[in-house]
Amino acid sequence: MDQFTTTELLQAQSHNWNLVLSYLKSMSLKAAIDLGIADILHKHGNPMTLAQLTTSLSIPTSKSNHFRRVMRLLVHQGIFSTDQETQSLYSLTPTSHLLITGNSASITPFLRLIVDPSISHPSYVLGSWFKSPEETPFELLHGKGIFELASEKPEFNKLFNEGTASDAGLVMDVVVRSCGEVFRGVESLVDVGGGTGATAMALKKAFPEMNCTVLDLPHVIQGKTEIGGVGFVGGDMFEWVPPASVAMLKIFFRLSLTIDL
Ligand SMILES: C[S@@+](CC[C@H](N)C(=O)[O-])C[C@H]1O[C@@H](n2cnc3c(N)ncnc32)[C@H](O)[C@@H]1O
Repeated sequence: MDQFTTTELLQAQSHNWNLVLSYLKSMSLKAAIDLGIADILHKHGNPMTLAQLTTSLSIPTSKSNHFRRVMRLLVHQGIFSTDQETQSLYSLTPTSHLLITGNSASITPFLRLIVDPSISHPSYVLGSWFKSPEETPFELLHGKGIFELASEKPEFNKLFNEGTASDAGLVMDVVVRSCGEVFRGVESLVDVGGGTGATAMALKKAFPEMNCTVLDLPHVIQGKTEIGGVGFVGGDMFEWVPPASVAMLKIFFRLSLTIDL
């Protein structure tokens, strides 16, 4: 106790509260996605009051106070904004723009994947994992690796593939526009671990002369052979990779390792 001042300890207490409750940041984002708040604001076209939002979302008046608090948290996190003057009119921000359904830049499927219990629960066992023989917290919780689970559970396979693919809309548009020259003149490209082919298809659209192939595990490829000029091959990259002038690995190891930790 002597080591620190009372002020420091009071600050430390609130710091701990802040840290331990910070999962509410992701859970309030999940609530915003589940309720479709961004879609309602987008459809309305103008800033909306809390009453307009609760009516559009069919939230009973008995819960409007709770909803106001969640909106406050979402505004605090920059997911929505309020007008400077009255702070009672809610608008979209660039962050919530990426939640709009049907928007080619939407990353909602990716966010849904990350907050899904199958992906978020392994973090609960992070501490005990250090003393376990398992290679990843994911394996400690599920008894198998992420790609093995995807090969066995069609719903998880869909969630995972759609989630990772949703990153491609915005990112590939930026990549093609700001550094597309990297791909100019490339005759053939294989996207190793290319998932649903969203990235390869964006490249094929921008560079029609490029021969594009996606290699991914058989449960991801699901027998597809060609879509929009992009070839699909099911297999294991550790056994064979289709020959091409360029092999691309996008969010392969980094995301896999982060999720698998
Ligand atoms: C994190 S996802 C990235 C998907 C895609 N590249 C993207 O950027 O959205 C990793 C992908 O690698 C695939 N994968 C994992 N192990 C593989 C292997 N041994 N051979 C081929 N693909 C593999 C997974 O099925 C998954 O689709």
